[in-house]
Amino acid sequence: MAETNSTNTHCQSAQTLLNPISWSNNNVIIGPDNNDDADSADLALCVPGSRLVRTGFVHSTSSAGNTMLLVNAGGEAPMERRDLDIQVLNDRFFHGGDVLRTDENIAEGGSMPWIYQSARFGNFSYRFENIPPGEYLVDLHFAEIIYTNGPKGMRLFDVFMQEEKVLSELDIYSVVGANKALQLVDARVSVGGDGAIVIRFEGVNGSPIVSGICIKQSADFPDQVIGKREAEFRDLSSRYEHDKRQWNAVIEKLERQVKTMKQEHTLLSYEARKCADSIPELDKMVSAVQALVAQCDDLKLKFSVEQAKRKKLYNQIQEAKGNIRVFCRCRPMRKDELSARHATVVDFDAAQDGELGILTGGATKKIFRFDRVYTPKDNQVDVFADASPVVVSVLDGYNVCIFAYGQTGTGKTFTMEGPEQNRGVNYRTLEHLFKIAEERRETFIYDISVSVLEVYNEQIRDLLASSPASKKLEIRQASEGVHHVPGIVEAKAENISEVWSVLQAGSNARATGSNNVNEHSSRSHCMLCIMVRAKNLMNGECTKSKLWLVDLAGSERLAKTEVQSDRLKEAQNINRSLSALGDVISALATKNNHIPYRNSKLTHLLQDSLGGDSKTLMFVQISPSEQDLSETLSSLNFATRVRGVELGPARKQSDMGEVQKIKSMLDKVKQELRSKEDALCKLEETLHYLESKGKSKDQLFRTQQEKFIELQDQLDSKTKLCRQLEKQLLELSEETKGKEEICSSLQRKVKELENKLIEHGYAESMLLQKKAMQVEHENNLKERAQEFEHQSVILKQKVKELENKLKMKEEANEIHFLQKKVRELEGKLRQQEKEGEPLTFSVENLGATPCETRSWLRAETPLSTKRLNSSNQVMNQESDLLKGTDSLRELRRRREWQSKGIENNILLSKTPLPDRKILSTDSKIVKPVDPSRALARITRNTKPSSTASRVISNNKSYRDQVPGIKSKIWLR
Ligand SMILES: Nc1ncnc2c1ncn2[C@@H]1O[C@H](COP(=O)(O)OP(=O)(O)OP(=O)(O)O)[C@@H](O)[C@H]1O
Repeated sequence: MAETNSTNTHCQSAQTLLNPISWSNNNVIIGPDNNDDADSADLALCVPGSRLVRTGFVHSTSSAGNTMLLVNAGGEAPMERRDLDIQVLNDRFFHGGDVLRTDENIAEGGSMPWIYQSARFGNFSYRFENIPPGEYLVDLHFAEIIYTNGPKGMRLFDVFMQEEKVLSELDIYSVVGANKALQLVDARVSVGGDGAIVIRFEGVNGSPIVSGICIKQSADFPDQVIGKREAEFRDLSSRYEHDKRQWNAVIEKLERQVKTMKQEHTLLSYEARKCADSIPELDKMVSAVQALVAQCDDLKLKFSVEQAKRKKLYNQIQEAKGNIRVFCRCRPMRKDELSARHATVVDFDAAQDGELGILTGGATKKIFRFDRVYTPKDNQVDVFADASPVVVSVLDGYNVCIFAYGQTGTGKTFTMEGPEQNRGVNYRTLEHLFKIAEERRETFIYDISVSVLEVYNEQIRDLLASSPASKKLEIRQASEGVHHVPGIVEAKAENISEVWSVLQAGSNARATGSNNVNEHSSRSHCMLCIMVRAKNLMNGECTKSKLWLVDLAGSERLAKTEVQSDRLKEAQNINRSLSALGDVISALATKNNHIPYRNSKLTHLLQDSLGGDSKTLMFVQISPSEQDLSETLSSLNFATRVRGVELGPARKQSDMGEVQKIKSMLDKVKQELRSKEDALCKLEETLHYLESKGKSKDQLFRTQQEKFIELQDQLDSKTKLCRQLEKQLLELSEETKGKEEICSSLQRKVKELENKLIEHGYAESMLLQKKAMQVEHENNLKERAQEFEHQSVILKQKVKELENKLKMKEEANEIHFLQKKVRELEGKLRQQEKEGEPLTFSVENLGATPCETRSWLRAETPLSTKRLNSSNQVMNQESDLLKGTDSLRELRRRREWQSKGIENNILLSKTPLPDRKILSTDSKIVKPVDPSRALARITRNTKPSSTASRVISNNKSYRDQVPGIKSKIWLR
């Protein structure tokens, strides 16, 4: 059997496809999907030399020595035949004829639905060839049996193996129950020389689907084969396990990776969400940043406050320690001293505590106490570490003086300047100052300049001057407590390299002044002055302070050196200046009112930095050699005196110039402020005035506006009224026209009446003439007739006159008068409408007859009536103007009255005679009257007179209205 390959390389199934199958081993196992539901079936074929194949071809495993054949049980069997190597996966498959379970394969996604797709009807068979002769056991597994044709318990089909019936008349329900796979297990088959197993199905009804056929050797395997196969199996199993472990490890790793990736993914999505969420919060962030900035500013402020506190505390500590601090430094023994075996007199046992013991002889030891004691082993860094806080004070605005005092050759220059490879206090100080200045860059602005001086034989020499000074440099007092040397070079330095070049220049200048540099340096005081101008950006405070770094000349006694001439002078000067320094220290120690600073150039120069408001640090340099004991003691005593000086608290050196400048600026600003305040007051006053003015204007404007609105309302109402009046005027003019027409018709009637009157007058006169002629013969009648005629003529004339008058009056006055009255009435109407008085109107005044007027009024609107009433009233009031009309009416009334009188007379005359008799009888004075006489009497009584004529005239008019009466008169 060929070696098996990896169990997981399923996909290489189609490599070896042989037909017919060449069997290299005795066993053939066709493994069904043996799960209980029988709804999926896998046929597995394991052929030696092939790999495990799946997906419709070979789908399961076999143990070593077995061959598995995949058969398409439901379709044209065998569908495909392959010669494949057997893969041994699990010995479980071959124990006791177990059928191959392919659950694992299914679990890997290898279900085999295609078998179900074909159904076989009728007989079908499988033939397995090339099987070695022997006894075999065959299992049949039916994935699905559709027994449509058979009732329960009916024979479905017969199964023949090697032409021997092994299954017949199977009652499926009794065997497997519903929905369970049907299995035929361990059917024994013998394979003969033909090397074939034939399995045949007969009498098939429905669609039985064989999902698995398992052919395996019967249990009687030879031991050696079993052993060999066991070994192979174990080997395979172990490799499988190994592979499995490997793969498991890989899977685990991958799972971990997947897990990590998932976590990362989760994290990323969370971050993405967070980012998305945080976008709207940008404003908040901005405000938070702003708050942080504000907080930062606040912290800065606090920091500066804290810094100030720190400085204050440090200064307090310094003050507690004393503002003059003394450090003692002892140089190592020189080579010559060592070679000469000079003993050391200095004891450093308590050096840590600032104590120094000097062995003055024998067991005697004098103890000196200082702020710090440096042994020869202490280096420059140690020394500067203690000096640096004092140095920094200059940046805080304090004057500082650091000087090295001691015998020649004790290391003053070494401490202050130091060799190039081991710099001393001077260089380190400047380096430190620039470092601190840089650190404080945001809160302070520093301006640092350097001067280098030498005091030699009580003369000041500027070591930075390019040419020797023409005149002596003197010390001047610039302002209170501030001394300076006019004309001295102050080299500005921005960084340490610049300072170093300045120091080098000074050193060179010092060297050129002397033949022996070392000797010269021992005989002069070298003074380095660092001037610092500082401006605090937080509070605007300005300071101007200075730091003196002094390398004093040697302090050995004259006697010892036994010097003469120039050296003597030098030594005297040195001693004088050092003793002046001692005097100053003593004066300071004893708190003398007068401090003799001016006794030497050295103390004079150091005046503002030595004692008083300043901080002082003294290095007392000593030699350890017994040879220099006395000098050492002298120096230490001096140093002790210096240390005993109690100075008051140091004071910040405000930059007075700057202060002055600020003061003047402040004054100016104050003045400006005052003037601005005045101007502001004035402006405020103006503003108030303007405001009040504005308010009153506003008020006025509001009032005007209200008035305007009121007037506008009035105008609107007036306009409305005007329109109404115009309309009324039109109506009135129309009414006037009507009136004119009425008037003209009336005139016409009057004319007609006059004509009639004339006609009647004429007829009357004719009748009278006739009568006169008739009674001519009568005596008095004739005369009267003439008279009557005359009277009638007069009457006619009068009538005419009256007519004319009437005409004229009515034409000229009445109409025009009416028009005029209309206009007046309109005016009155307006007035009265305003006053709210009702108007009355007299119809009579309009000259119309009452009847006409009534009918006309009935046709009018109430308003017209009102107007007419009003006009009437007005016209009544204007009665004087109507005189003409009144006289006419008076005339008419008289006529009526006369006509009534005449009528009464006529009535009287018409009374019958008997009646008259009765009357006479009744009265007893009445006599019988002759009618003719009576008539005569009547006629006599009716004398022609103006009254009579008026009566006739009136009678006429009356008769016009009452014709009956007329006939009475003229018929008589
Ligand atoms: N602490 C020290 N460690 C090593 N060597 C030192 C120390 N102090 C001084 N020396 C050495 O001692 C010698 C004399 O030192 P230095 O010239 O500084 O003394 P000085 O007091 O300045 O003398 P002078 O008063 O003459 O100027 C130098 O060679 C110097 O290197």
